[in-house]
Amino acid sequence: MTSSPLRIGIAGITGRVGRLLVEEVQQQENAVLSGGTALSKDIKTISDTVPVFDTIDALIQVSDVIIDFTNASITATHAKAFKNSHVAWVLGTTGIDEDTQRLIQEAASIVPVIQAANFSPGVTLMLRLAGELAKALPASQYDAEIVETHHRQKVDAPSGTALAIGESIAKARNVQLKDVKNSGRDGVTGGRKEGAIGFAALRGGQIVGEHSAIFLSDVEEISLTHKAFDRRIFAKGAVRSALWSAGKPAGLYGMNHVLGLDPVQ
Ligand SMILES: NC(=O)C1=CN([C@@H]2O[C@H](COP(=O)(O)OP(=O)(O)OC[C@H]3O[C@@H](n4cnc5c(N)ncnc54)[C@H](OP(=O)(O)O)[C@@H]3O)[C@@H](O)[C@H]2O)C=CC1
Ligand SMILES: O=C(O)C1=N[C@H](C(=O)O)C[C@H](O)C1
Repeated sequence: MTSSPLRIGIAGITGRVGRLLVEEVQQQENAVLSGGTALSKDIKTISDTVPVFDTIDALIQVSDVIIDFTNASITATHAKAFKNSHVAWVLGTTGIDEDTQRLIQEAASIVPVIQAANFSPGVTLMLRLAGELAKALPASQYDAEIVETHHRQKVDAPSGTALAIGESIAKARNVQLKDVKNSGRDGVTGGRKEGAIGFAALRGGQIVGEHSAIFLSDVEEISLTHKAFDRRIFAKGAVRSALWSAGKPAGLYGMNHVLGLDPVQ
């Protein structure tokens, strides 16, 4: 018996990642591209055959799973739509605030939601390694700093990935990131507070995405660095997540689940 192909929709189909997602979905044997959404209402089709809908609700009607790389300003609307659906949600959009994150969690009680600030396997591993280092290197001796660099079009800072690295380090140190976060130092800042997790964001050119987690003591430095050379790595990870979502129960998942990594202890 052959099963029908998975219908994958793309929210943000005209975007930098969205355009690569089109190519990646179209290469899948067991999936079809059901359509997309864009901010611009002028675009009605992609390649003359793929419909571009005005609303997420219309895309939900024709999809089994939707991959979403759009803008944080529309994520709350999307969360409410998925909560009233039977459609899985692969969410890559960053810059999401706490209230919207709660709505995402509500949607995840109804449908599978795979959310990752970075769908590359390398960063998924880096998040774990940063936590391991933070566990081994006491905050009283090792200052943690996170540096990220992105293209000039990026609208949010620090990047979602930088924040996720910060969350990993904070979790390993048994603190809340919001209590120790020190982002974008400027002016007479005073000395560094013990246990602070610092963030610095650089913007310029067409850098795809670079992240470093740096641990500095009085006598040594150890750092982890990830550099994405091609956005396609994110599109491939997101499509892999969409395929993985088929038949999964409702829940909030991450790229670690898709890669089959054990939970971090
Ligand atoms: N998780 C991950 O692995 C990665 C996450 N990202 C994140 O994904 C998001 C998109 O990145 P990128 O592709 O570079 O961005 P782009 O600006 O290139 O694309 C954004 C897409 O979303 C659409 N869009 C923008 N605003 C809205 C809105 N209010 N309602 C509906 N659609 C909207 C745009 O439509 P139009 O073209 O009509 O403006 C476009 O199709 C960002 O948050 C980025 O940080 C990026 C890379 C990797
Ligand atoms: O906007 C981008 O481009 C990227 N955004 C993600 C983030 O905010 O971490 C992932 C990647 O670094 C590219």
